[in-house]
Amino acid sequence: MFEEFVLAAATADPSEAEAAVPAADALEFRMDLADDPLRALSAYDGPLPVIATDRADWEGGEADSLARYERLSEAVAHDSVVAVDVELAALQATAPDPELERSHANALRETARESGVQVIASAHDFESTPPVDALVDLLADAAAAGDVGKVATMAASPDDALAMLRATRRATAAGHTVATMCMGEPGRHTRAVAPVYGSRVGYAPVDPANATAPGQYSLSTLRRLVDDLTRDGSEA
Ligand SMILES: O=C1C[C@@](O)(C(=O)O)C[C@@H](O)[C@@H]1O
Repeated sequence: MFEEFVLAAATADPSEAEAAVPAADALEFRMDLADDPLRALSAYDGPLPVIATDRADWEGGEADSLARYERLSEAVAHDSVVAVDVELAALQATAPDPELERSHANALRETARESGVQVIASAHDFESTPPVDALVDLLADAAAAGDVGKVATMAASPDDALAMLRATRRATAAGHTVATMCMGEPGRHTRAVAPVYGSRVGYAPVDPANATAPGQYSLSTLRRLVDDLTRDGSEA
């Protein structure tokens, strides 16, 4: 699914999917923000393929880290689910409770692959943006751990945004499939520009009142910006 850019509409309520059409290519279901996520997934027969995310509390989400693995392995069995987000720190055992976390996360990756579900290995830094070489290494690690390696960092300055764009270009040129974006105001434009340099996934909330990260554009704005910036020049 990630051969081309995918715009994922983020929501805690999959029944909102109709509102994301036609701007979105996929729905990111933030299971950690939903009351009864498995029930919502069973009831879902919407028009968009689903990326299942159940973000751990130690990575900016609301899910109890170990409890979510059972939910996620049920989620990947749903026909509508085409990808699952797994934190790189869990796969690599740098998360809290490292050994348990690693065995669960690696088992989930296996289960996903057996079901033909792609894995987005993700890393978030809510404080800062590392230097470009460190970002390139992180992207390479994440891309090796999943089918897509995703890195989102907080930008405090335009230099941070440039580091992310440069790292995106370098990782893509090295053959990695990556998704990149900066959080926060100085990095906001990277959400629209990183796809020009190879980022394959962007996120925007279905409902602008329910952003899932700082600095997200509205869905229609991100769609327009990415389409305008990545359109073939011959199309005028
Ligand atoms: O990891 C990401 C990226 C994100 O944090 C963002 O910055 O847009 C939004 C999250 O919903 C998603 O899971």
